[in-house]
Amino acid sequence: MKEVIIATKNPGKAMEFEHIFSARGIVVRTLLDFPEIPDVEETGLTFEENAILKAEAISQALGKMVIGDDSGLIVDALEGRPGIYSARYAGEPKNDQNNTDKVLSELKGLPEEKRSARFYCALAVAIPGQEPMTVSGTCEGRILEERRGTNGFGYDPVFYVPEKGVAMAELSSDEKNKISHRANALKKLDVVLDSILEKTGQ
Ligand SMILES: O=P(O)(O)OP(=O)(O)OP(=O)(O)OC[C@H]1O[C@@H](n2cnc3c(O)ncnc32)[C@H](O)[C@@H]1O
Ligand SMILES: [Mg+2]
Repeated sequence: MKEVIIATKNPGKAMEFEHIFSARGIVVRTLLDFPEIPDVEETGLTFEENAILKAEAISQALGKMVIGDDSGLIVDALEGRPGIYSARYAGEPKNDQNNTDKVLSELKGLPEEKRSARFYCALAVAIPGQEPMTVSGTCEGRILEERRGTNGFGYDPVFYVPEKGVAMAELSSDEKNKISHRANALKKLDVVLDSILEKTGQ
């Protein structure tokens, strides 16, 4: 059975990767399966840098091909914030509810046309002894005035997806995994992933 290791401790991301890869007969393992591995410090200044930091640290620890995911929400009216700081936007310890509340309150009273935003996902593939490669994907939308829906994770309840006419958290996982920033980034990996798995024998 083919296997892909994702350098994430986020259960929401883990579920999405499992869902997307299982359709292709690939088993996903994440850092939730390796609790002894310490957190990777996300000291990069871009999503790509952080995705590489995560992928390379875990690839070195396990001696295997590993994919890192660094993602977040970019809000135009907030000059791109929370951006790479999305996970801890409202401070430590990271908390999805507090993060979304902070974005909602910062945008309070702003009209719809000024609430544009996008999700961004950078994926890095690290293979022992090779230079890492990255791909990215986005998903365009806008910030709602209040939370809607209970599916997904993170900022999904406050992110309106115009092409679907609902909040991201109102989409089923099947629907989200067709249009999300993560899905769009993964589509770009599709072309090379099979040959990587062949070569690494994973
Ligand atoms: O670093 P790992 O262990 O992967 O887990 P994390 O939650 O810290 O992940 P990031 O550093 O990439 O931070 C991304 C944050 O952006 C948000 N986010 C990312 N993808 C999202 C999605 O599909 N839907 C909603 N929010 C998302 C979410 O709040 C995450 O905590
Ligand atoms: Mg993180």
